[in-house]
Amino acid sequence: MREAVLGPQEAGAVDARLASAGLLDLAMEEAGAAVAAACHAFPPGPVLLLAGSGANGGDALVAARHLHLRGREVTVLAAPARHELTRLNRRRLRAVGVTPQPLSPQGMRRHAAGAALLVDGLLGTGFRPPLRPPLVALIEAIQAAGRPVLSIDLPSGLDALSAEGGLSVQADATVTLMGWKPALLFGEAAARAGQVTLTPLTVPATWVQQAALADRPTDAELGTLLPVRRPDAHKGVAGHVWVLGGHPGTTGAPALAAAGALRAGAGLVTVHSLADVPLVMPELMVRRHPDWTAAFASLGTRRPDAVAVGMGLGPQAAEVAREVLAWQVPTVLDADALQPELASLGHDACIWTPHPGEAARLLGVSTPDLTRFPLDAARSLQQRLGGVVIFKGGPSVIAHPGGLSVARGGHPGMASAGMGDTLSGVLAALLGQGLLPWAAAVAGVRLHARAGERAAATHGYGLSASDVAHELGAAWMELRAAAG
Ligand SMILES: NC(=O)C1=CN([C@@H]2O[C@H](COP(=O)(O)OP(=O)(O)OC[C@H]3O[C@@H](n4cnc5c(N)ncnc54)[C@H](O)[C@@H]3O)[C@@H](O)[C@H]2O)[C@@H](O)CC1
Repeated sequence: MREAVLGPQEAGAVDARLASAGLLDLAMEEAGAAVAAACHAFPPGPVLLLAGSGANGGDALVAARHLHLRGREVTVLAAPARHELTRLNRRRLRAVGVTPQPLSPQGMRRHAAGAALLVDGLLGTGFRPPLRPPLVALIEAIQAAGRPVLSIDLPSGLDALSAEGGLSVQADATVTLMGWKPALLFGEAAARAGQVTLTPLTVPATWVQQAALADRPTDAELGTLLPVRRPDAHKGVAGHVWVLGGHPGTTGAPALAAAGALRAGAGLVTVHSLADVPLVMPELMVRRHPDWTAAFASLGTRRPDAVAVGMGLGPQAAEVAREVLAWQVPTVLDADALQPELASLGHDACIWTPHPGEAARLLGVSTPDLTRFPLDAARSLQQRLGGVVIFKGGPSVIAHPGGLSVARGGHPGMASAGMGDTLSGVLAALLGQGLLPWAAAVAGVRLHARAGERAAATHGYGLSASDVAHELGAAWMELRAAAG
């Protein structure tokens, strides 16, 4: 199943004709049933459900009915219902013998004491910050109660689009509906959601398409993008990658990129540098040049299948990258090559790989402005730079002419020096093997992340970029296997 990252799809804004045909009612029923099922993963005991006035509250009312009908003790505190279906589900709840009580912080505190679990159905995707005072008091009361919390769709108080936490419910688990929300994936906001499970819902595909901001490809989808070689393949068909980088003092960076490229299947890898780059693998070819003018003169009109430029390149990075961009070959730009003056010189076969600090430099804005809304940041970068942009983070966002993709996986241990260099090598290797830039970017980021997960199983937070490079081959085979 294709997973989407959704914007604020308000329950009231979906296709009115289909909604009036009862499909929204069915969707709310499905949502509430999934929430009730998720309650059973918590220890037994009374459940206190908090229902807001919108459809998020409606989901909570449905969950309460399902729990009650299965014999679970429930108490429901509900705001006056503004949504038609929420009103309907209030009547259905009463019909089975549960009468919601008024929603207030005092009531919350009184009932929370005896509850084994709180279900947070106060605010979903219809929330628009800032929080109004009654909700502030309720969220503070939920936090103070110190009981396990299950949130519906996303923790109340989170802006679905933003990575910011702010004043919001800290959930132990969240059942999200139809698709992921950016808040569940990025930054402090994601840390508020606890364990997230996605309940897809049987809704018209148009509802998802209309709200989709990005996709979140699975390993099965990504594995199909990786090339399969014929049995008679030779190194010439696997691509020749050039790595242009390194400067006295920063020679490890191009070496790591080169190792990443070899381990991601490049047929030949040559490092061009002004410094003595360590021969981390004997399969590498390393050419040291006296200066870049001499380097380009000696290369003449020879061109590789793909280039990675910028890793540890130092003060002349912009000049070198400008020359490389003029070659019009598939190119990965990283680190020192991510200069604002190059922004207009890119072409369709470029992959730009900024982390937030580099992205802020490229766009001339502050880093927090970008990390608060990572999808917007990636889109702005792609509009500015063209080609494909990987806005690196946990998770990375890939912006390409066809849209946005949010990457999966990785490990916090990957927050260490040299990881980006290895990734650049992986990307160049995939470009050199003939993948289109968007495919190289989405598959390469996942390959790198999966290799990181594998390396973390042994090294934990002590994992190094070299460890990741070593796991690339095994990660590749896993992704191919996932594709079937
Ligand atoms: N789109 C769909 O197809 C489905 C949506 N569903 C649910 O519908 C939810 C969205 O429902 P709604 O659009 O009704 O919105 P919500 O239920 O998320 O929130 C709407 C309520 O929040 C209040 N509110 C908004 N901003 C506020 C602020 N700053 N301070 C205090 N209160 C504020 C509004 O007054 C309104 O009463 C989703 O999160 C999901 O839980 C599900 O029922 C399943 C199907």
